[in-house]
Amino acid sequence: MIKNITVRPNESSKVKAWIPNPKYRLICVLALVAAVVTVQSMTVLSWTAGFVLFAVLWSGVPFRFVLGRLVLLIPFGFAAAVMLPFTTPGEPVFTGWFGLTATEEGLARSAVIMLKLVNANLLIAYIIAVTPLFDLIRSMRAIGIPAVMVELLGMLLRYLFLLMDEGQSMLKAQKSRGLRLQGRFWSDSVYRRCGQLLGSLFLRALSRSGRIYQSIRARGGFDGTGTPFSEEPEDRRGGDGMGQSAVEVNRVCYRYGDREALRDITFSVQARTKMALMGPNGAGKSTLISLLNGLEQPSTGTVTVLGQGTGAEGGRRGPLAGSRVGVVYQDPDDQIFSTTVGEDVAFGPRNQGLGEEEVEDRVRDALEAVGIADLRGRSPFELSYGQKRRVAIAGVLAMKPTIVVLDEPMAFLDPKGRDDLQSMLEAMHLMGITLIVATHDVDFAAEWADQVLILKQGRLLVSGGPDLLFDDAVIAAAELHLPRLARPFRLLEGVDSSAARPKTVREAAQLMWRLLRRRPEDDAMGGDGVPAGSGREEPERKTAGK
Ligand SMILES: Nc1ncnc2c1ncn2[C@@H]1O[C@H](COP(=O)(O)OP(=O)(O)OP(=O)(O)O)[C@@H](O)[C@H]1O
Repeated sequence: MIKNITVRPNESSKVKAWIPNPKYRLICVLALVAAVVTVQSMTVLSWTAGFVLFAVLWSGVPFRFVLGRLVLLIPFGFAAAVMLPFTTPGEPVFTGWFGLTATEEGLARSAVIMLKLVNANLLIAYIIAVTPLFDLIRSMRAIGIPAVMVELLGMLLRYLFLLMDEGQSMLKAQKSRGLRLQGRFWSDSVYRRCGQLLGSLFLRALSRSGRIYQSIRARGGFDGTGTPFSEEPEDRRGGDGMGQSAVEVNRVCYRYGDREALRDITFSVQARTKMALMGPNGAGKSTLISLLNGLEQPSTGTVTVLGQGTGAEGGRRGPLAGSRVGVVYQDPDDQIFSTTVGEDVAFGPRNQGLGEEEVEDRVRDALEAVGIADLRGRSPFELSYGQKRRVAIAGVLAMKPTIVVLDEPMAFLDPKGRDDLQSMLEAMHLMGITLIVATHDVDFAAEWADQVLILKQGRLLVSGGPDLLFDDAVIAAAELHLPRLARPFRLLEGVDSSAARPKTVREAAQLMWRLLRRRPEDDAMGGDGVPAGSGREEPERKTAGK
């Protein structure tokens, strides 16, 4: 997997904020941006840019970070200023492409626009470098910027920065597969290739920024004042007793434009259940997940979480779902957005309106629960994939959700990482959390889940206990395969292999042991629960006698 190589300032870089209060810092920066935008003198703007750059570097923001942000100017600044020299009347300076003549006044106007952009970008780079995202959003709200504008600005900023990040990783990926821009720089083939690259870069960044935006919303980032879960009445929390319904999905359909992603889905999940959500690629698992925490609303049908609908009556995100249902996304890079691990984990609890002391307790407990207390001050973007996944889980746990949904949590983890994750899931289950895990891993699902729900082409194929995963008809219809532990038993003749359904290694060993020790009189009775047949038991018993 290609690593994100973006340089981000973090706690260890000792960035100096100059103005301690984030709200006043933001006001100051916005006032400066407004001031530079009104200045028309190239000399003044040049001096300001130099001064601001000096101040930003002086405050400890790494040069590469600043440079990275400035590179973002290229497409936008170019688009804004490229034609001005040729369209502004004045003293001709030179004649360029297609016989267009650039004027002195036009060049000056272009330079002024570029300098304004440089100044504004430097100031924005500074405020982002020294202000955690949570404080930035809160400060924007505090100075009266409407929520929708805050969302737009947040989205825009994320998008711009992602362009940079995605550009770097895309270039790296393409170079590793032999990218060469052959031909003259102005040749058709190079133009076409650059156009393709830019096009896919914008689309890639757009889709990732959309996912990050969803994840900020999922942790209450744009909701204004959050409600601490602990202040909700116990009966609304709903996670404390078996038998209560945690999730009820009733005749749900969901469409992306004309494309129907979910069709007439109905199921329920009891509190404290461990549910595996399965199905082939494109079956609709991720879509269903986004309905469960209220980030999306079904086109028709209802989703009820802990007794309350996620529908419009409770606001755009649903009344409760987002705050009670924590979602751990497939790619942790879609979920992590703060400059340090500690900040990222604190993001959700702060949005719940908790005091700093409680936020601190929540962050410490969550980091300890996933075993990364020592990473607290590190930049999440410098961590390994497995560590990032733990940060993502800690960010959700810190919000004390009643239901946690994990999308493909095992993906890209090494064997130890998978074992650790399974232990974490077990610990969450013991905390009383209802767990829904979207997975393609049949072995894990058979061992771990007590409810399995299989989707196919947007429809609910089947729902029931984990024994479903040993049913040949279900396996074929769901495009799954038999759990590995059960496969050797299918090769034994004289054993009713369909009755051999070991879900854990221990169960498989016990079953094997019983078969090996089976006496002829047991065969007649079928006493071990695995009825005997003809023929091949003999060699098996011989093996047992060795
Ligand atoms: N943003 C989107 N716009 C249009 N169609 C989409 C969008 N996201 C998903 N789809 C389509 O909806 C269907 C369900 O997609 P979804 O991502 O929910 O499947 P999935 O089961 O999670 O797949 P996977 O196992 O590959 O992650 C697919 O046909 C997919 O092409």
